[in-house]
Amino acid sequence: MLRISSLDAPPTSISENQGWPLFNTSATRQIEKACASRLPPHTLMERAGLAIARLAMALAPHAQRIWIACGPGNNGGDGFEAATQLQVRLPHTRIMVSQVREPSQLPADAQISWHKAQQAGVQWVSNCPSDLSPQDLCIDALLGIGIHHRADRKPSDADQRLQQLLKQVTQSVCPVLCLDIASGLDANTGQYLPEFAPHAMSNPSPRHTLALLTLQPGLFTAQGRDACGQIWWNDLGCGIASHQADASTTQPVAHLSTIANLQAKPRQHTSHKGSFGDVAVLGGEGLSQRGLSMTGAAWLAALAALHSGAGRVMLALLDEHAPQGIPPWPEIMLRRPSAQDWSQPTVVCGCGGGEAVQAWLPHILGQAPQLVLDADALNAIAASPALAQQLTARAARQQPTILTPHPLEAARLLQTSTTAIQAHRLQACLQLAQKFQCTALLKGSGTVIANAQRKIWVNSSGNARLASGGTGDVLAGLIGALWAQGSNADEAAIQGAFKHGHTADQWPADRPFSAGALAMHLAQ
Ligand SMILES: NC(=O)C1=CN([C@@H]2O[C@H](COP(=O)(O)OP(=O)(O)OC[C@H]3O[C@@H](n4cnc5c(N)ncnc54)[C@H](OP(=O)(O)O)[C@@H]3O)[C@@H](O)[C@H]2O)[C@@H](O)CC1
Ligand SMILES: Nc1ncnc2c1ncn2[C@@H]1O[C@H](COP(=O)(O)OP(=O)(O)O)[C@@H](O)[C@H]1O
Repeated sequence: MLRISSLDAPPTSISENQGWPLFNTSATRQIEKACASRLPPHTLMERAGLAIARLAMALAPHAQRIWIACGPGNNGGDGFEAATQLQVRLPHTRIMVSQVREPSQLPADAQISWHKAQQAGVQWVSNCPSDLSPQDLCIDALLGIGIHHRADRKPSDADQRLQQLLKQVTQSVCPVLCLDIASGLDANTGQYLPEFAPHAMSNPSPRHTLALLTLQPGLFTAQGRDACGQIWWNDLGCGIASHQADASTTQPVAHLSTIANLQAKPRQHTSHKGSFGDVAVLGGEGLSQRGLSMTGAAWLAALAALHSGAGRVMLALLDEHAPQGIPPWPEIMLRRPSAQDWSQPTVVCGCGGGEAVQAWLPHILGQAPQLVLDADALNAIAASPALAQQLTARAARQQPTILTPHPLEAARLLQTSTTAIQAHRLQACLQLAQKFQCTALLKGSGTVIANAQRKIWVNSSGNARLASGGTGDVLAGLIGALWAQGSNADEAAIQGAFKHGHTADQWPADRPFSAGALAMHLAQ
């Protein structure tokens, strides 16, 4: 869960709020400049140091040693400032600092904080102390938002020293508190820079990150969640957490979606099954076609729609030899694809669709009033310029579409590689939304949602429990149900992604997890 830590009050959860702004690094710098210009010099770094010290004390109340690895820029400056604050507050704790650069080579603010730490009596050590224990704390103040890729430069002594300290942070036996963002990570994308990649995900110790001033997308998507762990945020009194001024002149690149109220809306007594929309699922190639049955995927989507409040759920399997008789869930109405009227319901198309779904796509793209496209429907569109054109044309006919690709499907749709998609998840999702004039949802850790009007959201829920076959089909059905019940396309995608992840986050430890179980227990 994301927490906000105020300068004056104990940290509180911000999960009750919706849509926290995420700023990229250049917007953050603009906000920082505007904020700093209204304050006495060095105030922001002092506030950062205080916020870090308070969080450090809360995270490691029994620490006997706190080691702070300070980098060559102002992230390092925050580390020196925090060292001073901790030294003053914790006279019986050993506060130790390691540095990358000589003070004369530090930026002005960081130099001031370096001298303060010296005067306060902080201990300087050349490396991570060997006697740190799991009760102690390591603070990663090596690199923040000032990181940049420098492929063309031979590593300097300072660069090598930085790598050495980062390796020690990564191997720390005690919890790590990262300042701003885990060192080595690009705050805009959540990807490690190539020269820092080996440090990725190798640290088994608990991780926390205190974001200072703004929240950034890289904290929440791609490699960010593993690297940064529990996110804390302090806006340094600049009013962003209370949705005030500075941020209003600088546009966020995206919003973090957290849904406050997951309770189903109260249903009026006069309502009936027709009040909550119809969802029709088309997918599930049968065993007889190619010997690769995927009917389960379509069932999972239908089941998720059923348990997410849709009034009626129809399932059209692309399987000539589907068993007759009472279906496993009798509430779900089985249809032949040719017998279903596709012009009325919210359609979820593609789950387990195999090759068989291709033939149906021209009809579905033409007819469906609201269409969720997943899996093999996306693969078929990626392979066919005619289908792609038909998809794009839907928006002008007021027939909205939601695409739910995972990174490989997104790569096919954009004719690029999965690596390129993952390197810039927000941009890739936006590109999909614009190319196909729809709402796009790029799945994976930190699911991204974007629309053709250039709005982007990053989902804040979910965990690797979801990394198992069929959970994407559940998501497609869930989104279809929310859409059928009256949400608009963006809301259905945002709420669906959040609810899907939230259900996995709340999953009882003693209940076996599977996509089928997820579909049955979607948070109501
Ligand atoms: N901004 C804010 O809102 C606020 C910011 N605050 C804090 O300041 C931080 C930003 O400080 P910053 O601008 O000095 O950047 P920072 O992250 O310390 O990195 C720059 C240093 O890293 C080096 N370096 C870069 N890439 C490298 C590489 N690949 N490999 C090796 N070295 C590399 C680079 O070297 P150079 O390119 O100069 O040789 C330079 O020395 C921010 O994250 C937050 O913690 C708070 O005080 C309050 C509000
Ligand atoms: N490590 C993870 N963290 C968070 N969510 C994940 C993770 N792995 C998978 N998911 C989620 O699980 C779902 C998997 O969907 P998908 O890849 O389409 O699988 P399938 O085709 O088997 O249904 C997506 O919603 C994705 O965001």
